[in-house]
Amino acid sequence: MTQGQAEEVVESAVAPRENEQYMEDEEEGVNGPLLIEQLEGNGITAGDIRKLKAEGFHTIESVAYTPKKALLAVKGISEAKADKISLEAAKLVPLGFTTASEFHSRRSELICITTGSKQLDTLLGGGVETGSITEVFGEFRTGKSQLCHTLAVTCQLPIDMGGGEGKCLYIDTEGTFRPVRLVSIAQRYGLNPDDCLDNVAYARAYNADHQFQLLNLAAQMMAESRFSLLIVDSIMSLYRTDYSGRGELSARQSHVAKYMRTLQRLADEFGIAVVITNQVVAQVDGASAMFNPDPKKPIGGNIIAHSSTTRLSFKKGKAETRICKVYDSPCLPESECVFAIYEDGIGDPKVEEDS
Ligand SMILES: Nc1ncnc2c1ncn2[C@@H]1O[C@H](COP(=O)(O)OP(=O)(O)OP(=O)(O)O)[C@@H](O)[C@H]1O
Repeated sequence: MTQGQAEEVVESAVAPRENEQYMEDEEEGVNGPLLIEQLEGNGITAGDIRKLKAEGFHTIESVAYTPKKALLAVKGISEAKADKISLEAAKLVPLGFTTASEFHSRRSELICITTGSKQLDTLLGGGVETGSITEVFGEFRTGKSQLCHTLAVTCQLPIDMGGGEGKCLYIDTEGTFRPVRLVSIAQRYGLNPDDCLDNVAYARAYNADHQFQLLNLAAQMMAESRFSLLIVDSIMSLYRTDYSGRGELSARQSHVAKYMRTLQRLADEFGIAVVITNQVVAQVDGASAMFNPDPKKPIGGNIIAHSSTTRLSFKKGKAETRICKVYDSPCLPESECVFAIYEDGIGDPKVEEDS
C-alpha cells in the first residue's frame, strides 16, 4: 500500500464521525439507532428521559425491546408512564411481522467484519456478522484473544475493506488485552496506530456485577458515537470465581442469561457485532466423551449455548496455525478451516514452498 492510499484509509476509518457520509446518514435518520430524547413530548417529559437514561436506556429501541417489568423498575416511572413510553416507542420501532423477502433484503445489508484470514472469513460467510453474538471457545493459547485484537482493528476499516467503519469496545475480564498488539495490526492495514488505539474503548472488568455494569456504560457510549464491535474476553471467567458450587449455579445462570440478553439487545439496537470468548472444560458425559480421546466443551451451559448465534471452536494446529470449526450456526455448515497467528494479527497459513 502506498503512503497516499494509507492516508486515505486512515481518513475514512472511524474516528471521522464528522465524516460527511456519517452526517448524511444521520440527517436522513438511516443506519443509526433512535436516541431516547426523541421520545420527549406526548406526556413524556425531559425528567422521564433522564430517569430512563440513568438506568441505561439511551435509545428508543432499548425501551421498545424491553419488557414492561424493566420499565417499571426505573425509579420514578409509574405504570401509566411505562405504558405511555412503550406505546410511543412502538410507534417508532417496528415490532410486528414483516415479509421474509423484506427480512432477507435487510439481512443482505448486514456488514461482516474481516478476521484478517481469508479462509476464516470464507468459513464464516464473509467474516464476523454484525447484529449478532459470535462465541469463540477453545483451550488456552488457541488464539481467542488474538482474534479479538485483530477484530478491534479491522472493525475500524472502511466497509469496502472488510471493516465496520466503527469503533471497538473491549471488555477484558482476564487482563490479557495488549495495546501493543493493536499497533502491529494497525500498521498491517495502513492505519495510524495512535488513531487506532483512540478508537478502542477499553475496560477491565473486576467482578461479574462490574462486567454487567459496563454494558450500561457501553450503551451510553454507543448512543453517542458509532461503534461496530463489542468484545467480551472472556465471558465466563469472573462468573466462575464469583459463583462457586452447585448452590450458586442457579443464581449464576440467571445472571449470565441477563448478561447475554443485554448483549443481544445491544447488537440489535446498535447493529454492532458482539464477540465473546469462552473457556472449555473436559467433557466427561455423553457419546462424544466416549469416542473422542480429548473431549472438551465450552462452559456456561445451555444459557450460553442458546444465546450465542454463531459458536466457533478453536484448536491448536502445527506451529502458528490454528483450526477453527463451526460448532453451531443458524446458517453455516459444520465445516472447518486453518488460520494462523502472526505478529501483525490473524492471517492465512503460509504456503510451504516445495524444496
Ligand atoms: N506477537 C505475536 N506474534 C505471533 N504470535 C503471537 C504473538 N502474540 C501471541 N502470539 C501467539 O498467540 C497465542 C496465544 O493466543 P491467545 O492469547 O489468543 O490465546 P487464548 O486462546 O486467548 O488463550 P487464553 O485462554 O489463555 O487467554 C500464543 O500461542 C502465541 O504464540
